[in-house]
Amino acid sequence: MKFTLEDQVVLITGGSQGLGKEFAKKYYNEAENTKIIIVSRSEARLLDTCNEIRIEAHLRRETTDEGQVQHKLAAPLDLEQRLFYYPCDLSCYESVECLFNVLRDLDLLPTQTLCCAGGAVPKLFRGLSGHELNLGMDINYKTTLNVAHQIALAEQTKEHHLIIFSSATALYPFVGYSQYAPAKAAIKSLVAILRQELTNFRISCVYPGNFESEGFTVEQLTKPEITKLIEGPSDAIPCKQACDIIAKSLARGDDDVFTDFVGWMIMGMDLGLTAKKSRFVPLQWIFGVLSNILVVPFYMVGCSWYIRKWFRENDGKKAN
Ligand SMILES: NC(=O)C1=CN([C@@H]2O[C@H](COP(=O)(O)OP(=O)(O)OC[C@H]3O[C@@H](n4cnc5c(N)ncnc54)[C@H](OP(=O)(O)O)[C@@H]3O)[C@@H](O)[C@H]2O)C=CC1
Ligand SMILES: CCCCCCCCCCCCCCCC(=O)[C@@H](N)CO
Repeated sequence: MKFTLEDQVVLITGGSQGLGKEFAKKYYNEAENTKIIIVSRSEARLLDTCNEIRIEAHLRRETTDEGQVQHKLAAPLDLEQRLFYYPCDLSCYESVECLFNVLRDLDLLPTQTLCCAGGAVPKLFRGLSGHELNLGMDINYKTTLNVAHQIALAEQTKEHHLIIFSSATALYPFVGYSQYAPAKAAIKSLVAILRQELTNFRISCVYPGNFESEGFTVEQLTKPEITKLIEGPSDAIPCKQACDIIAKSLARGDDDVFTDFVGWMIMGMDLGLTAKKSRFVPLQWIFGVLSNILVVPFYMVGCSWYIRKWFRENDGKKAN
């Protein structure tokens, strides 16, 4: 099943900000015949996002000779509605059922679904509250699980492209991500099983490295220094760049998608019984085998030595 932006009904969870919003913009601007439904919890933010996408698409920014920015009408506002929003807490199964009933009634059952909803509270395990721990599973895993299940029931016979957002931390869990990485690893496991069961579906899984977003800005506030240090090689790229890389990769036919070189490397190192379909597969596999023998053991010894040292030095102080 080819990935295309054109002629789709696309459901984007977490579409009010960050990568989900970037995808909504992309579909809106690049595919006139596609209908887009964005979903997240906050109705106010969804409404703002819809307005922003519509207005931006119809205004052209121009800089005058005096250097002032002016907005000119580039195209008339479309009268035919093709961008919709629905506020919903997707971690609640009954709410997701309601969402799908509404979509069915409006004849808007999706042909593509992007499960972008997610987010991390990076802190050391002892610093997390019970509420934060539960949110990790709810926001990352349950939102995806519930939507995937409703789609599977709604589209028993038709083809469907399900695009699920995990994280590079699902392939390499490390200090600071106890609230988040396990939920993203659960997604990876779910994807492997759904690929075997939902034979009329194309199921893609994205393992992004860091990219700039509203969520990323907030997570930087609580992220322990040691976490920042380990993930240093995955420097945050602009959100639009991440969106374009993912769209290109899906269009090329990849089903396990990374957004940076570090992602490619750690996907290659993750050998075993979850087969991957991504770019440069033979090269990635050879790299994986060799690095698992020659590099990974030394990296892991060095890494755990460094983490222990960090904890020793931070012992007694507020450790973040
Ligand atoms: N940014 C990064 O560096 C990386 C991000 N990722 C993953 O990529 C995806 C997109 O990330 P990013 O753009 O940074 O995300 P953001 O944190 O910026 O946005 C998250 C979106 O999810 C929505 N959301 C959260 N919880 C729920 C819920 N229970 N029900 C419905 N909607 C919900 C939020 O809206 P609201 O709060 O209104 O519900 C918001 O629209 C996420 O899954 C993230 O984990 C992976 C690797 C790196
Ligand atoms: C020989 C071995 C070399 C290995 C190099 C290791 C580098 C690991 C980088 C992993 C980066 C993960 C970023 C995901 C961030 C994320 O999901 C959050 N931002 C959530 O929003």
